[in-house]
Amino acid sequence: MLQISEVTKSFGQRRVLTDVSFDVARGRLTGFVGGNGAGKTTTMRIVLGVLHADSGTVSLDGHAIGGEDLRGVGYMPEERGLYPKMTVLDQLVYLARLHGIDKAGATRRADALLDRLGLAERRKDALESLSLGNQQRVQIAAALVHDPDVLILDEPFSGLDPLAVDEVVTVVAEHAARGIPVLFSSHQLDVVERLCDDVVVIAGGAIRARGTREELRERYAGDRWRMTATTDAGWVRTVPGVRVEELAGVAVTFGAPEAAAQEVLRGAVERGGVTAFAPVRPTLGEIFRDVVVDHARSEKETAA
Ligand SMILES: Nc1ncnc2c1ncn2[C@@H]1O[C@H](COP(=O)(O)OP(=O)(O)OP(=O)(O)O)[C@@H](O)[C@H]1O
Repeated sequence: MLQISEVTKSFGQRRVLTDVSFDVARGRLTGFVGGNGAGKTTTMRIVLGVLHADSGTVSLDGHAIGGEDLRGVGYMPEERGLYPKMTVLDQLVYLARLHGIDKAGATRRADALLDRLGLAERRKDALESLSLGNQQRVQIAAALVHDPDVLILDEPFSGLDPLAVDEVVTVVAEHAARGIPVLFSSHQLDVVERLCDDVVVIAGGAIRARGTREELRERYAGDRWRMTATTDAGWVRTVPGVRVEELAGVAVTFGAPEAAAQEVLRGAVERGGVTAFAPVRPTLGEIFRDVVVDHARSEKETAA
């Protein structure tokens, strides 16, 4: 397991990370979500040893992450850094060889990845002749080509069309399934929601929420319910403690403490029946807005 513990970092007078702590478990995909400037890239660079934390630690399986571990990390940086004039294949082989893989092994791995990522026919083309989306796939192949022990991807899906996202996700998920920790940042909350096992939300340099995708959805569910009755549900408005959010004939979405929600359920059964009744579970996008908007509001209040 990769463990980030109480990491704090300032640039000059400016504190950009405060007591950042979270785990990236082996065999699982952890999505790192936050707005622009929240601190994702800085955190990733500290994990990679490119930047030093002012305090706090990063450990892998219980020991401080160091030289040999870092050589085994596959990293896709935010500012993509491949050689535009080199061919796709040569580039990947070169990177694999930097990690000590022999030429035949490097070529085999590079070819297999290009095949998986739909780039087999472009292997002899210069990187700069590829579309931006295809260049992005090559960047992902570059992070994977040495068979990494840890995978850290900064915005790997930006610029990819939905089909390409699915292809890349499949390849990344296969690497996670081999038992390596995978951390990736993304602004695409729908992708994170679909893909991640675990989610970490950062805002203003501090972790605002973390847990499995399901835990977060439970935790932020609030007291909201959705019911579809068999008769008009207008009467729900009159039940004490109930705040109707949306009413459309037999379907109603409302906020209420559990006891009042049970009262609604009983009332509907007495009036003819119910075809569906369930708590409303928020999407990751809704949770993110809650967490980040709360943070922005409290910042404003502190400043006032
Ligand atoms: N080398 C640096 N010197 C000074 N400030 C920096 C430096 N690197 C990052 N920052 C600041 O630290 C804060 C966090 O930046 P970071 O790049 O980690 O955010 P991010 O979450 O990755 O954002 P984005 O999604 O926009 O890439 C920002 O306010 C940024 O301006």
